[in-house]
This record gives sequence, C-alpha cells and structure tokens, in this order.
Amino acid sequence: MIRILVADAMSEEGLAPLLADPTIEVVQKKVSEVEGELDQFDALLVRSATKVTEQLLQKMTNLKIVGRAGVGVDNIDVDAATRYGVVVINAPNGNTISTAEHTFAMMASLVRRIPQAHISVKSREWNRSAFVGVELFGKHLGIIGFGRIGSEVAKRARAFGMHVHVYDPFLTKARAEKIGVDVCTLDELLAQADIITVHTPLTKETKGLLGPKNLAKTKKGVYLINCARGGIIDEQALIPFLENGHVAGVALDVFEQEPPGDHPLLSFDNVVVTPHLGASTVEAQVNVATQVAEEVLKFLQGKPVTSSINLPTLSKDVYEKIQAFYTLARKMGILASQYMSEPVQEIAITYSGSVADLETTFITRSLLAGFLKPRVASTVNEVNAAMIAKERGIAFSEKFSANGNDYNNTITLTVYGENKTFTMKGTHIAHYGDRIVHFNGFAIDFAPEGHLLYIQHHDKPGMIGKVGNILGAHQVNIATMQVGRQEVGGKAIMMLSLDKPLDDALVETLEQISDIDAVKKLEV
Ligand SMILES: NC(=O)c1ccc[n+]([C@@H]2O[C@H](COP(=O)([O-])OP(=O)(O)OC[C@H]3O[C@@H](n4cnc5c(N)ncnc54)[C@H](O)[C@@H]3O)[C@@H](O)[C@H]2O)c1
Ligand SMILES: O=C(O)[C@H](O)COP(=O)(O)O
Repeated sequence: MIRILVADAMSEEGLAPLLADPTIEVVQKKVSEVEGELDQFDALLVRSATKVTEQLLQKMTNLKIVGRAGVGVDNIDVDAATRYGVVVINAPNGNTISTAEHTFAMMASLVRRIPQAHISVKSREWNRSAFVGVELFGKHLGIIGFGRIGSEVAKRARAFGMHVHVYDPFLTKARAEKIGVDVCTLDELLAQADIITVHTPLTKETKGLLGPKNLAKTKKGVYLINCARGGIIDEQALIPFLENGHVAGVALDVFEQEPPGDHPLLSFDNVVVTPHLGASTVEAQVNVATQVAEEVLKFLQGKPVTSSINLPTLSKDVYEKIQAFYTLARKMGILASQYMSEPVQEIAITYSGSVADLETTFITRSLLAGFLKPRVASTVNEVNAAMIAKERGIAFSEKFSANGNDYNNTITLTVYGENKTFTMKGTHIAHYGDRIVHFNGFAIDFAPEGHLLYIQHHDKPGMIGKVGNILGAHQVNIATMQVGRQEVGGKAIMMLSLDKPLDDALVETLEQISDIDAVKKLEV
C-alpha cells in the first residue's frame, strides 16, 4: 500500500485521483501529528506552511517525492531532497490567475483606501472626504519580475489604461515585444513608476531588492505591492519611507516571517495586508491540488513527471522514446559496477545510432544510478546520481555518434578504474530486448538479466564441459550460455545465465580450474 501524507490543507476535489485509488492511503494530518510514522510515507504533499527541512527528510526514510501544491518551493530544502534522492515537484500554473487578480485587488484597495474606508463605515462613521483616492488610469506601473504572474498583471493593467514598465533581467526581447511592454532597467523603473509590484522568486539577488538604496530612487508618493515573497521588499527599510511620506502606501500579502506577529508595519494606516491569500481561491486550490495529485500519481506509477524542480522534465512522447534505453543503461551501470569492483575515476558514455538523437540526460542518470547503487549506502536514483558521482570524484561524460556500429543503436560504456579500464557495449532491439554485444574486449551477445556468471579462460577444448560438470554437481541449472573469444586458442569468455544465484564457495571452486583466469558473479 502506497502512503501519502498531505500535511497542509488542500482541496478534496483536487486530491480526488489519489483518494479514489484503492492502492493508496492518503493521510491528511500535520507532520507533528504523525511524528511516530514519518518513515512510512512514500509521498508528502504540502503548500507553503509545512517546512520540508533536511531534518524532516532524514526522518522520512521511505519518501520518494514531495509535491508542492503551488509555485514557491522556498519552504522545501530542495538541495537536501536532491541529496536524499527525493523528487520535488510543484504546480506552477494553477494559481497564476488568482495571484494576479489578488495583486489587482490589493492595488485597487491601496489607491482607493478601501480597507480603511470599510473599517470606518463599520465603525458607524460616514467620512467621505477622508478617503479620497487616485485613479489607476494613466498611471505608470512598474512590474519587477515578468514571469507567469507578472505578465498576467500587465494584461490587466493595460485594460485599466496604465503604462506598464517591466524589469526582468531574464526576459528575452522577443517575448517582451510580443507582449508589448516597455522593458527597462531597474533604475529606470524605480524612477518612472507610480506603483511598483514585485513578482520574482525570493533569491539571493531579490532578497531586499527594494531596500533603503532602491527605495530612495523611487518617486515621492509611490505605492508598493508585494504578493510574491516576504523579504523582496525589505520590511524594516520601509518604515522611515512610510514615516516621512515618501511611500504613499504599501500592500503586503506576504511577510518575511509568517505570521508576522506584532510587526511595526501593521501600525501604519496606509499599509494594507492580507494573510498570504494570493492563491486562496476555490479555483486555484482545485487547480494546484489536481496538478500535484496527478503528477504524484504518475510518478508513483513510474511515469515521467512534467513539473519537477530537481529532475530534467520529459514529455510523454520523449519518455516513450527513451524508456527502453533508460532500462538498458541502468542494467549496464549495474553490470559495470559489479565487474569493476575497485575505485573508479571516470565513466564515459557514447550514444551511437538512433539513441544519439534522443534526450540522453535521463539515460545517463539512469546508468550512473545503476553504477552507484552497489557502492553507496544511501538512496541513489536519477535525482541525485549526477550529484553523488561528483561528490565521489567520479567524472562522467557523454559523446554522440551517428554511426550505430552495425546496430540500429548502441550505448558504449567505458569505466576507468584505478588499475584497469572496462568497456561494454549494449543495444536495444525492438521486440527482442536488451543485449550486451561487447563485454570487456570480447564480442558476445547476452541478455543483461538475472543471475549471470562471467568466466574468462583460455580457449581450449573441454572448458565448457568442466564448468558445466561442477555446476551440475551442485544442482545449478544453466539457462543460457554465450561464448566469445578474441582468437582461436587465445583468451575467451563465457557468460552463463543461471536459474539461481551462485554460492561464493562455488565461485572459488571454479577459480581453481586450470586455464580459468577470472570468475565473477553478476546480478542484474
Ligand atoms: N501570494 C501568493 O499566494 C503567491 C501565489 C503564487 C505565487 N507566488 C509567488 O509569486 C512569485 C512569482 O511567481 P510566478 O509563478 O510568476 O513565477 P515565474 O517563475 O513565472 O516568474 C518569476 C520571474 O521573476 C524573474 N526574476 C528572477 N530573478 C529576478 C531578479 N533578480 N530581478 C527581476 N526579475 C527576476 C524571472 O525571470 C521570472 O520571469 C513567486 O515568488 C511565487 O512564489 C505567490
Ligand atoms: O507559492 C505559491 O504558490 C503561493 O505562495 C501560495 O502558497 P499557499 O499554497 O501556501 O497558499
């Protein structure tokens, strides 16, 4: 039974695909309520409230995926999740419109002083002259961060007859022209805007972006809005600008600390606040919960996910094309790791023929994961394989060749160890399966599956019989046997597929046979 912990409040309608699956148990509780059983969950679904820290990940030893029903993953230690091999996904589009609309609601509230007027009327006052606002029409709106939400805000601002100025260092000219906005520098935006709204993620670069220096560059009487992340506008820095009237008003949906407690900003009449409500609409919550539930379900069924933060994302179409090579590469990694039972410095992979045209990042990661699995104690998978290889000082490289070396496709793997170099070549043949067609310098043809026994020997009559007799005497049945040699009477190999794993004692017996140079058990 798959167990999923839903640790923050989420739409039941959105979770329906998980709730309806009889193979899945969904537990809707806070982390603190299931402390004793944290090691039993396969997936964790959160919004922004639950902090997915390294300590929590350490306790959730069976965790495979964290799903964030929303955009921002700043409450998740993604680096730690990557190290532990846990996939992190989010739902990037589901709450875009709601947050853009909330930004507009905040903007209107700010310039028309709606919250203040509301409180006044509720207090049985009727003071019309105290709440004179300003129009949005004709005003200059500065948008910092022009991604999904920023661009939806721009569309709405144009409908209100505003002039839109955008600062986003990662925005391409072509996209800006297509949307028809004035792209400017940060200084230009600060100097021109009557209202500034921020829509960036919280990063090292954006933390305190609107701090004392940049606030001083804004127009006197500017309005500021933050519906993105607390800290992009420096809360402490705002105070003197509000006190001296340089900033006419601020609307905050997000705070550096949530909840903000008894924050000095809350005492200002012209500071309008909401408790992180940007995504809090029925529609957005159904959208994000549905997106994340569907993605988690796909992932748990072994299908590709499309919105991963720490995995390369694959379309269904690409996934179907690479799936066979992904499996072949995994098996090749496992075989090579067992054969090269020594420290390894470098892994070189060459994709030849049809596989060279595919998206190989996943295939390479699969091979690395197969190689590293027997060597590391922790979970290793496509998420963390490249990182673990680097940590262990194992370099890896990919090369591509149009020529499939007599096959439609081949993956050639060369492993450079401290004392020896090992090469293997595999191919995937449609309707036939995976084959290893070159192993350790010998042309051969075997399926990389099950209990394999590799024997290197001298090419002499009677060798196969000797091996067969010993195995037979110990009730070990040989399912298949492939042989390869470099030249008549020279070095040769046998690759046997057995019906059961071999005892180490029997391996030692086989090693004693004269003219046998090496015996290796290989398990795939
Ligand atoms: N209040 C809420 O409830 C709520 C809801 C959804 C999203 N959010 C937050 O809103 C923000 C925007 O979300 P989105 O979905 O539009 O993200 P997005 O990734 O689509 O857009 C972010 C934009 O910021 C730009 N950017 C990055 N660094 C920048 C910098 N230093 N200066 C200027 N621009 C920079 C990027 O190029 C990108 O275009 C995020 O912080 C997200 O967490 C808040
Ligand atoms: O990043 C987001 O998606 C928003 O901040 C929404 O957060 P929430 O899911 O906690 O409302």
